[in-house]
Amino acid sequence: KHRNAVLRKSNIYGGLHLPLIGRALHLIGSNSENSIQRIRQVVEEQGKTFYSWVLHQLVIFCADPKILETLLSSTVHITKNNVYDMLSLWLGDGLLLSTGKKWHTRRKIITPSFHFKILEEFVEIFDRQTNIMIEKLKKEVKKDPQSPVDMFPLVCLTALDIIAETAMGVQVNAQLNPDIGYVKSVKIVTQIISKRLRTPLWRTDGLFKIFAPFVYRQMMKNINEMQEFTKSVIEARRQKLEALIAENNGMDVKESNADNDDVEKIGSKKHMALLDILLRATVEGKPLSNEDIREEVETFMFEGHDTTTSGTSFALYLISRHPEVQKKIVGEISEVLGDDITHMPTYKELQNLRYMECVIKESMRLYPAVPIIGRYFEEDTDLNGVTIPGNCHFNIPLFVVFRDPEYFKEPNEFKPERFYDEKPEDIFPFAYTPFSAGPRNCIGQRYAMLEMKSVISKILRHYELLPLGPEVVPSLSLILRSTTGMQMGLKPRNIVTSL
Ligand code: HEM
Repeated sequence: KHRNAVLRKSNIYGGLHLPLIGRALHLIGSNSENSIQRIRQVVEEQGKTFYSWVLHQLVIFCADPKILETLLSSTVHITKNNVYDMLSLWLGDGLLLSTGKKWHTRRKIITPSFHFKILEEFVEIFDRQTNIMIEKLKKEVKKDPQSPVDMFPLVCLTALDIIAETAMGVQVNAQLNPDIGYVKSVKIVTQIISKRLRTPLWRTDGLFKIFAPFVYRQMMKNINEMQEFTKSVIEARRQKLEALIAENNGMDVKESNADNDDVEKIGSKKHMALLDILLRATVEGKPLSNEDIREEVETFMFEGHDTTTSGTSFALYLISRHPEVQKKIVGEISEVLGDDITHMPTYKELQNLRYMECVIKESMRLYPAVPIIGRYFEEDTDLNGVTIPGNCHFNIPLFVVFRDPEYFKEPNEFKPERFYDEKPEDIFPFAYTPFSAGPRNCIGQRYAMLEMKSVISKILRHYELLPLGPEVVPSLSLILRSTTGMQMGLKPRNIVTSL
């Protein structure tokens, strides 16, 4: 009653609701493809903020950048809503899901892992792993140069190899052995989570166990397998670190180093950045336990590969459909990286691919890798003059916000130039937040941009992308995908090498 009164007072509308069950029936027939269209349509009909009762749960959708400015800038409203609960069996209470003091402490510990000195080191890993993809592509294209290739699975395995090596320091060889245990488990679990999001009866762990006992057992088996693997990597690295400290007469390597730049030292420790930082961290004088570290490492494994896969493959798809954009990027690549294809780009050079950055930004505007973010409000809360009732699950459909005609001219057109400095189009910062914004923004955003630039530039140096195969059909999940894959043709370029 109270929540309905607040909604009325705030002029938030919800359309037709049935007694007791609310809009639960609307979920029938809604799937990951039509949900995008349905939510866009409701925004057109009822305004940028609307509510939905699903049984006893109040869900608000808000696509108003002015309200988002207040919410995302806040250091208080950082608790996630129940959609994220589906990840907790895998990710525990890691950085993505935690809240309050635990989140603050962990965020402080993990932030140095993304220092530019460390990112500089990762460039070699991005390049080496993408070379493996290029070798695989050569075989694929040779079979039939006219047939389209679905780039999604290839990019996904590359991204998985990259995140495993940069976060844990291990080579899981996903691209060469996609069927080995850990790699297969990551794939199965991400697919099941994606399906849970689309299946209302699988939402809570309790319902999931009852209505899909077999899938639940399959998920738990694969989560256990991943956890065993991650635990063994952490344990092995802890032992190595302890041995190293013992060798140094009880002093950590970073302490024994004359120069006091921790980051420099960690950065030079052979790509072990995240795990090393976590192993060395102490909270109130105590080191983090293996379980504390595990949940953070798993969080990176999830957030750090599915997202960049989506970002990279939608960008490749759009480039394949816009030859004039492709021509411009290839020109920039040649100017910044040179024409010798064996030259490995440096961190600085990747940063200087400015037009490519605009292409990636524009591609994430049309197809945001993280399409929805959510918060939970325990109490009535004022956001930019609108009161949101307490006990409410709040959702921000970024895929609606980023195409708002009030903020973007020709919102459905692919126009990378709108982000180009020389032709600035005044973009309100909270109308475009693919990495979220404020204190709870994406900690890996610079890493992500660097990786996407590295992978895309390498593919474009070897291949011209052609508009072949079906168009994308975006499907809504925790991470945006396409039900038709990311299809395109690949025509080998005339390559210059110094070898
Ligand atoms: C295209 C690539 C990426 C996109 C679009 C993206 C987007 C986002 C967004 C929107 C959030 C906020 C989520 C929320 O509020 O619920 C987020 C959080 C996060 N991202 Fe990313 N992300 C990307 C890549 C990465 C990578 C590569 C990593 C790690 C290497 C990463 C690690 C994280 C973590 C740990 C959080 C939680 C941060 C916190 O709550 O303090 N992300 N990301």
